[in-house]
Amino acid sequence: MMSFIIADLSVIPEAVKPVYLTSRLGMQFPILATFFALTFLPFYQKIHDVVLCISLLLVCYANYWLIVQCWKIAEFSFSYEGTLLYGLFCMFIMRLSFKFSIIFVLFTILGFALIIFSYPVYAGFGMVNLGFVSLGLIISLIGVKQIENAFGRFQQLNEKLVRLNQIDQLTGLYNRGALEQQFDLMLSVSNRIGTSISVFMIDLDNFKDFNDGHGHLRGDEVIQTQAEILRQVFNRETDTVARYGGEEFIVISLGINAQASEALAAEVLREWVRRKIKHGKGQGQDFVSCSIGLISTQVDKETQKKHLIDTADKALYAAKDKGRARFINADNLDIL
Ligand SMILES: Nc1nc2c(ncn2[C@@H]2O[C@H](COP(=O)(O)OP(=O)(O)OP(=O)(O)O)[C@@H](O)[C@H]2O)c(=O)[nH]1
Repeated sequence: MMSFIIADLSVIPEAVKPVYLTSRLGMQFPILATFFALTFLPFYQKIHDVVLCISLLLVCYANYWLIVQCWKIAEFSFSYEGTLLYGLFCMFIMRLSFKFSIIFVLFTILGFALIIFSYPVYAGFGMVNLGFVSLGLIISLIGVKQIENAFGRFQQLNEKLVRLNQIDQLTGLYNRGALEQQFDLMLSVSNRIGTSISVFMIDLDNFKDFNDGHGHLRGDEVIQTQAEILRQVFNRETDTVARYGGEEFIVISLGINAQASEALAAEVLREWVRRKIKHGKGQGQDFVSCSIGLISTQVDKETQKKHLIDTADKALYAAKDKGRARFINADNLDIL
């Protein structure tokens, strides 16, 4: 704005300099300074469109006032191009939303049309200039809409990518990467609120034999069934169920003690028994089952994710050793 003022003052007639300075320094500058100050408000993002639209319209109308005054005082045709510049700045640099851009463009064109129809400021070029300003602003409006659409699509794609990156395609559960992040979060939350955490490692029994005997596709269905059972049993908001890899799953649950954790593990085993899915292959059992190792502990600053997983894993392998289709609580590992 300062460079505009210096350039304008060297070309405009002496008689209009006072109104010029009033418009620029007494109106436009304070409006923009107030707008700038408002951007520091903590809730500014919520009012961005309203504040920007009103501020820039006020600046535009201060410019219109200047055009009219220059004409009235010295019949001097003050340039109108600043109107377009303010529009472009508002829509593309300050990113006014499409909805508010429509309001901005309508009022900007309306104000300029009022000048053209009320004063012969631009002589025979009045309508041409009005057309130029209107078309320029409408084309900018279309540009804003296209940018908004492109951003919307980009955001959707981004969300889809994040989902794809976190979700296991076969089961729809969290994958291992997402589990690691979720686990860290759950550990710090349970440390902060002083609650317990339970970790369950779940593994299908003799699944290699099942795959070899029934085929990989049936194997995939069994993996999906395991996911379904886990989702059904661990259905609280504070439960995280993930596919840890292959036919191995992990569940993290907050705020349940050892007894409740064992009850949930038993429920998973019962659900397999209820479903009676035939196995009968290799050295396998009659029906498909799984083994579970679990640990339930109070969380403190020292609690380590790796230690919890390793301990649940040890309990899982103890359950396998003991004959499968059972759960073992790591608390009992010493006495086994
Ligand atoms: N169908 C299918 N099979 C899988 C998938 N991921 C891993 N597997 C199979 O799961 C089987 C795991 O076998 P092992 O690790 O030997 O364990 P197991 O036969 O279940 O024996 P235990 O765990 O000791 O009861 C392998 O045959 C893998 O090929 C998958 O996404 N789909």
